[in-house]
Amino acid sequence: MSQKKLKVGVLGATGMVGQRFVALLENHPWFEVTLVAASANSAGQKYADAVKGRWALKSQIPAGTAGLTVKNASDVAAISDAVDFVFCAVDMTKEETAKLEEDYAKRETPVVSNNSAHRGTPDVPMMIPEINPDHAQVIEAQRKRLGAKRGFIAVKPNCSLQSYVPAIHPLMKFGPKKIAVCTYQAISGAGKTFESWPEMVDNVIPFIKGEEEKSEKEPMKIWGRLEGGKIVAAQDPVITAQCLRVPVSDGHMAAVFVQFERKPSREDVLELWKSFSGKPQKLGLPSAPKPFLTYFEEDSRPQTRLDRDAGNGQAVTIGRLRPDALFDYRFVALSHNTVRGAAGGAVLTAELLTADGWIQAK
Ligand SMILES: N[C@@H](CC=O)C(=O)O
Repeated sequence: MSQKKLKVGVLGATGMVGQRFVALLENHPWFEVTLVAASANSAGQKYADAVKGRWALKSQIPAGTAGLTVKNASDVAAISDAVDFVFCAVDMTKEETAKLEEDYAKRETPVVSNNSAHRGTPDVPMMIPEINPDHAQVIEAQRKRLGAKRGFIAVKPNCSLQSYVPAIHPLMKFGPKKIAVCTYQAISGAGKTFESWPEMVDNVIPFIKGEEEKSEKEPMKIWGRLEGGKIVAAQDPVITAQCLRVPVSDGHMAAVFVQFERKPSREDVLELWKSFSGKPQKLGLPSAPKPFLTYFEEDSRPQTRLDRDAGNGQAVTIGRLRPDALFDYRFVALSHNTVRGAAGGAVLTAELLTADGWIQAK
């Protein structure tokens, strides 16, 4: 792509995921953050002032964004007129978020969302670009329903599943039937740091509201099929999940147990992981990690601190593949929850939607 950069608005720009969007989009070759928006409380302030004392990333606030005046994310018309599309990471109720995103889409502004409000909407694609790029086709039906020509909503799935779903996907031809997964989730997934959540130092909390349901249900839509203007969820495999909050800043680890209809050999599994690449890699999208999946032979890898930034935080690392007494295999997988699992996954999705012509300059 050599044309002018698309103008991007970040809704919910002051929160943890919003900050990640702002950081990841600094110097992006196709997209430029020209507008930041948040709640009425932050509106009117310079972005650098609005995030003062709560900028959670190690990198500096990008100079091009620091001086922007924060808009009110609810000013749909004014924001829509100013940008080509928006990323959405607002902190509102599910109902408010669902309405806000539809308002933008109806105002002809594409929305690529980190929020869960529309993940269950059958004509909204929920995308991991390497796995279900074809689900973007459902946007045509969504546009008809919303009466939009240019606007639409696309979402990315929950961060908790973005390690094990990519690891299992290349093995689909062996018919995975049962999956048990335990996730060990970083505190940034709750929008927190150790400063803002001291209770998490030297502690594990065995409950994350709504997380187990999302971890079990959302993969079925990702593996679903397009039929009659809807994504129809897959029936197999059955997934059971336990999700724990652990004292880690970034990076969600998953311990996975899987049983197949036809058990692949260890060599088959390793070869399929090694050779797997998706449309983002084939198209050479700017944020596509190469490789997407990396397997470590060392018993002590992947480790959160060492491996979460693989592929600039967009890759998934896997290790400890071994036979299991109850299932066929067990292994561990790791992904960066605020990069691949949140803002980075949404940026890659927007790149794919742009490459395929769904998002265009006005
Ligand atoms: N709900 C997750 C965030 C992922 O989207 C978490 O709490 O870690």
